[in-house]
Amino acid sequence: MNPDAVISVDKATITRGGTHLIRQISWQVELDERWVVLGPNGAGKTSLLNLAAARVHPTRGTVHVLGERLGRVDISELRTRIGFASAALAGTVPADEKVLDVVVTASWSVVGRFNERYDEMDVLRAKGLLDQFGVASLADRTFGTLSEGERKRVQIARALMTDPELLLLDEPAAGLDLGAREDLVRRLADLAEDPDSPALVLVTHHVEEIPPGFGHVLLLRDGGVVAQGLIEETLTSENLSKTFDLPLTLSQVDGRFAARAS
Ligand SMILES: Nc1ncnc2c1ncn2[C@@H]1O[C@H](COP(=O)(O)OP(=O)(O)OP(=O)(O)O)[C@@H](O)[C@H]1O
Repeated sequence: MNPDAVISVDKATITRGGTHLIRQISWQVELDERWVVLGPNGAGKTSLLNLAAARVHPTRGTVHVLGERLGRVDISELRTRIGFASAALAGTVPADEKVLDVVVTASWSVVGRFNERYDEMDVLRAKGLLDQFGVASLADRTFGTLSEGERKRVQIARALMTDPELLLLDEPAAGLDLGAREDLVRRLADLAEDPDSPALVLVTHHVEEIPPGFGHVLLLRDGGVVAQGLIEETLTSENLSKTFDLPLTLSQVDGRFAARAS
């Protein structure tokens, strides 16, 4: 394993109350890589992402994130280098928080604006990120009034605010209607294609949500790895069938995937 990789997980197991959330996982993410973590409900995807986000420690095994070994580093400092967007985090945003503030407060690693004073540069950056995700016109609305799709985009803008070296997205398209999903997939594809983007890891249940430009996949089932590697070699009908424990046929058109029962 290369501890200087963006994420380096070596035989990591997380155990809670006698249950293995993930077991013996080894996984490495390099600087210029875009990964999809795919698996059914309860496979351990969020648990693995929480390790990569330095939010939990492994029960066994070792984890390095951005060259720092979990357990031997100031976690709060490390977290400022990681962008993380998840439904659980969105739930901590006060409903009356102004959208622009939801994004700009990321530079202070806080949610909820109190008396912080923001640099004009931070405000401009936040506005630019809202624009990149097509929600600049919502900057003065309160977070609680946004639709699910709008919230997802604002969360990603927030996660990018600190110019992170690693961006983790936990089910960014969950709960979106078809139009909102397609819009988000296109924006994430643009992000994936930008060489200045951080290393990206996206968790999903659905192959339809994989944006073009994501080159690697980790397939998880029951807390263990079914297969991992380059998406064109690893994301096959056979591996997908093993992952979801039913016969599936995978198809690919113009860089997008679809799956159905065989
Ligand atoms: N604190 C805990 N104690 C016991 N079991 C837990 C705990 N947290 C999670 N689990 C279990 O560990 C397994 C993996 O959970 P995890 O949330 O990582 O899966 P997931 O792949 O993200 O699932 P989903 O797609 O449903 O979000 C699940 O079976 C879950 O019930």
